[in-house]
Amino acid sequence: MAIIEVNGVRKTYAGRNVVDGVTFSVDEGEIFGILGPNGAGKTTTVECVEGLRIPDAGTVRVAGLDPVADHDRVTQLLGAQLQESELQAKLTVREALELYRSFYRAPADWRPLVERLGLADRLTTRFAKLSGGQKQRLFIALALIGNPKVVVLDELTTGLDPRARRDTWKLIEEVRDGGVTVLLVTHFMEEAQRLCDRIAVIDRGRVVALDTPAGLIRQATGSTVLSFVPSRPPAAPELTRLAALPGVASVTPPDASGALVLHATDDTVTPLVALLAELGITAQRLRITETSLDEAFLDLTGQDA
Ligand SMILES: Nc1ncnc2c1ncn2[C@@H]1O[C@H](COP(=O)(O)OP(=O)(O)OP(=O)(O)O)[C@@H](O)[C@H]1O
Repeated sequence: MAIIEVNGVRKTYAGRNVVDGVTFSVDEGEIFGILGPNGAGKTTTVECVEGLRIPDAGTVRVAGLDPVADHDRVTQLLGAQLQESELQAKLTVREALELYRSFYRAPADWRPLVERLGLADRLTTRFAKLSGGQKQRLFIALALIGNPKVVVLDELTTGLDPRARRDTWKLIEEVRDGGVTVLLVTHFMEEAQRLCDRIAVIDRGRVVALDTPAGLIRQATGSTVLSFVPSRPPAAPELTRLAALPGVASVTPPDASGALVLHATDDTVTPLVALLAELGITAQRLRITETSLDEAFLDLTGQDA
């Protein structure tokens, strides 16, 4: 069942549609990713979900409620970790938890929360003295303290070292396993691939693809990478025949290592083997790999994340 429904949402600034007809829905219990390059409209979209921005067109529903008209009720069931969050430098962890707790009618007990988030020995530490990873964990605690059904995490692991990032991912999975739906904004491919059940790729304000991580990879053209060292360099007409094989998106002639690379599909393998046999070329060190989500993203948006 969908707990978040975003339908045809548009947001216009200075005559430019920064969010341009975005539609997606998030099922209860999912980790749903919003992935896109800088300035694609990700934050604007999730802030419409949170009721912090009012869409110029389209509708948003969270558990059937309008985040603007029913702002108070939505606030009670949606926890948000905002991008570039800051707290007062002198506030201690305990004070921050107590303060945020006071915003909710049925808040969580923060003690098990800080245990789970590894902050139990930091209760008297002031915000300014926390490490980057501890600040992020505190923000997750603050996003969860209202016992939300949905939590929105925007660029959660930006600025964290790889270990802290991995710890944070584990935490997010635990949050989901505890029954909370997670809407995650990210531009880290690995994060999206590892965590998300489904991903909406947003580019220039539009959803350009929406699928599971594996589905996005399959959607990208040339999602299977075939590489081999030919027993002799193929002549130009032979390269043309390789490029004409079913499913081939591109052919890169042998590089310094002698490997020829085809971006193709699984269906290319059999005709490739047949063509090589016909041409009297043997393929040494044949490797068949799947393209990464990174490459799929480039293919879907035409740019880096
Ligand atoms: N209040 C505003 N007034 C004018 N333009 C805005 C406003 N908020 C956002 N924008 C513009 O809308 C576009 C989308 O911004 P948004 O923050 O939603 O993108 P994003 O995908 O979250 O990017 P990033 O990954 O860099 O955070 C940007 O070009 C931004 O400059």
